[in-house]
Amino acid sequence: MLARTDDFTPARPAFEARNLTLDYRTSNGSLRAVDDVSFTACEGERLVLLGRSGCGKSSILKMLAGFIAPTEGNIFVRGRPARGAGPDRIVIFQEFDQLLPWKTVRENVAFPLRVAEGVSRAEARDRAAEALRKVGLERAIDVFPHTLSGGMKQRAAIARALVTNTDILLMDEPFAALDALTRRRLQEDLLALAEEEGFTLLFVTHSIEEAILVGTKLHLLSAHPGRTITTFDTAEFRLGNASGDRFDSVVSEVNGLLFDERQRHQDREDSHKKEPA
Ligand SMILES: Nc1ncnc2c1ncn2[C@@H]1O[C@H](COP(=O)(O)OP(=O)(O)OP(=O)(O)O)[C@@H](O)[C@H]1O
Repeated sequence: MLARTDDFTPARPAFEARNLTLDYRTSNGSLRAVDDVSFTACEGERLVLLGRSGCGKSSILKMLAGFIAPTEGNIFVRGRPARGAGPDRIVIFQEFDQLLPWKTVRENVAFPLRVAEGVSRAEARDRAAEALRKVGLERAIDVFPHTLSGGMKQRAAIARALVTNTDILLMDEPFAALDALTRRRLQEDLLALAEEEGFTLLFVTHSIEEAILVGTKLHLLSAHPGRTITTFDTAEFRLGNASGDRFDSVVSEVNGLLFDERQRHQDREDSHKKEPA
């Protein structure tokens, strides 16, 4: 049985979502994608949003990133209301084409330093090389992105996040398009980097195993529209124990919660269909 973290009051919140609700305007009217979702991530925590496809995970991440505004609710970064995107948060997406194709890997990583922080060309080059070394890409620093594998492109995207002074990373299914072995390797390297660098992470996935392995806190969302089911503390799982009976029983507990919720959702849909017009 996992410890639920409902009563846990974090000491120093890095980011906070408070009562987020999001309605999209569509040609058929308003569509509620996210319904009253709240969570907090302390400094150095890795908060994972887990839920079925279409439950609003990416929408929540985009609100945190400041790309879209919540219909209701608020976002706080280090205790201050956050409206719009800011240099204090950096986003890594699932897509592999996040790098500028006409720049080398090192130039891509140095780019935000030159643009956002205005550091000298020489310093940017050195810091980019150091970040690329940290993600294991030292041998690919002077090549162009199209020569990289998918996993290497995601490593470069992580290096580009590490190189800045930003220490809040928002990752939207960053490893979902990778083969299983590469995915596991990147998960392991991300965890090692998180421990080393101490960044705070919001990580979106629909893989239960990935959620438990990557997260220190797991925020479980119901099917569309996304509502909070519960929050778990998953900090006990580290690189060395992400398998075996304990891990399997937690996977099955979370699976059970998502499955029960799925059944409830289906029952709700069925009862609506049966209602007379
Ligand atoms: N720009 C948009 N306009 C209208 N509806 C949208 C828009 N973006 C997302 N939606 C809808 O909002 C809901 C939540 O979408 P979202 O992409 O946030 O879910 P998700 O949990 O990230 O899904 P997945 O795991 O498949 O990526 C879905 O029903 C989706 O169709």
